[in-house]
Amino acid sequence: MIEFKDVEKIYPNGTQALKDINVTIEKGEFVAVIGLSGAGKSTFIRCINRMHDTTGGELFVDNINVGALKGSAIRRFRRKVGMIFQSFNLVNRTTVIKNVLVAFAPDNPFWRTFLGVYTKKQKLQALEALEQVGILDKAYTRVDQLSGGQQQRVALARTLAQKPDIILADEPVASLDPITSKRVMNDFTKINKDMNITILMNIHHVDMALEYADRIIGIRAGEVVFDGKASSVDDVVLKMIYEGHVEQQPSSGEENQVYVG
Ligand SMILES: Nc1ncnc2c1ncn2[C@@H]1O[C@H](COP(=O)(O)OP(=O)(O)OP(=O)(O)O)[C@@H](O)[C@H]1O
Repeated sequence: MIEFKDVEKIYPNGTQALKDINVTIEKGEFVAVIGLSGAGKSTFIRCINRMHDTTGGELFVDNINVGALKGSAIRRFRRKVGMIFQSFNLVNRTTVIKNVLVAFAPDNPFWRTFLGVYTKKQKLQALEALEQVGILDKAYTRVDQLSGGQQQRVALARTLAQKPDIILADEPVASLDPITSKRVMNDFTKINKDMNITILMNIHHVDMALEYADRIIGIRAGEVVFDGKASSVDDVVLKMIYEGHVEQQPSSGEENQVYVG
């Protein structure tokens, strides 16, 4: 479970990126975070694995106070929380399997990682992760010979190999064409449903967010202005998230909380 309690983030230059965030995300949810560029979506996601430090409030992941973690405890914690980026973050000039094996580097002595020596168990786990995203046949292909969608699957496999409880995805389909984007979104859905891994995804494509996620969090100027089921998002809600005003109260269900800033 992820719990934001009055979380605030002010960058060193004085920009307030998050204000009074109070959100709880249960294990196994698929949540899409939407909002205008600069609204605070990336900051929201990146506070969860301490890529950014919060400057106020408290953030808990499975009852671990994320802000209190130090040194090796942060590294251990990050094993539970996988991260997927728009740019895939792969080493292009080497094979798919070597990119996935990088997931085990924190567990190995330095010399093993340096020489690229992994255990048989780790190799089998890496191959299993590739199978889970349907690209086992590409295991020994160089990454720069793959399409963008296949590269994002390699990144997903690398994250799966570390057996995370949560996957944070920051604009994972932003650089992919519509068909490939749908394939990658289907991979996320499969991982979420079959493996009960919580997915928290920052995404600009509203239509895809509504199609694939169960829950939508709308952020505007650093504040959560909508938090509810994807099925309850209508034009009024979208106007509130993207334009900041409401023409009429949405006909909401009990679980559809709407805050107007
Ligand atoms: N490292 C930083 N230092 C200072 N300000 C920052 C930093 N990173 C982000 N910001 C600012 O914080 C605010 C929120 O940025 P953030 O990247 O979280 O927004 P976003 O909704 O993810 O935007 P986008 O959709 O364009 O990626 C913006 O005003 C941004 O300029």
